[in-house]
Amino acid sequence: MGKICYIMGKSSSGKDTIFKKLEERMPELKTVTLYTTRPARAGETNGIEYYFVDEGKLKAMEDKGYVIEIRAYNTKHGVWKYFTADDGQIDLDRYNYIIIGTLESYEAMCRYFGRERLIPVYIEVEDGLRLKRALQRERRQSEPKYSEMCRRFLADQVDFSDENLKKAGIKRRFRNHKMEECLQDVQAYLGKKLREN
Ligand SMILES: Nc1ncnc2c1ncn2[C@@H]1O[C@H](COP(=O)(O)OP(=O)(O)OP(=O)(O)O)[C@@H](O)[C@H]1O
Repeated sequence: MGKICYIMGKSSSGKDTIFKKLEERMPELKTVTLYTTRPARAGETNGIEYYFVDEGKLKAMEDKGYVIEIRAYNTKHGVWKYFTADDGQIDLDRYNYIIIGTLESYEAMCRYFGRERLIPVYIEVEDGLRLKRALQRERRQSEPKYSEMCRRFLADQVDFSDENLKKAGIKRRFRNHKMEECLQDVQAYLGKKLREN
């Protein structure tokens, strides 16, 4: 049976960067395209960044029991939902996967597929350094959104509290102070866990 390597971490912990490098270094891991009800931005293609659907299509998928996990965000443009669906993309009889998500979505995946099918990878950076990286990243944007950056920083302190990590059974943490060291640790860990099959 295949497994799902699930990458998590607070905002600006480097999970996107690590996810992309792991995709390159471990091409045997398949990825999964999420669904969203937010409109596609210029340059985005249906089925590449996301599957773009409306509320009606989401409701139909929910009614059929296809929605594995869903998160809703209140934005200036209304409520946008992001979800993972059991639409045939995930075939654990044949493949291993790599997915990036939140702690809540990780737990929903555990409930749906069974905890033994998930390999959690929690990426961590000391808060001061993480805030510095978040600020540097935001400064490079054409329209920096500093208040949104601060909101996410504070929200993540709660979402990924020690208590919540413990409840989710996450013991192992990967420190991303030096990218290459972190990547090698994660890759070695995943290799070992995937061989345990
Ligand atoms: N080890 C590292 N050393 C220096 N900079 C890093 C390191 N890891 C990540 N960064 C930088 O930190 C910033 C945040 O990284 P990234 O966007 O991958 O984080 P994230 O966890 O996906 O954040 P978010 O959830 O907010 O999108 C980026 O500008 C990235 O280039």
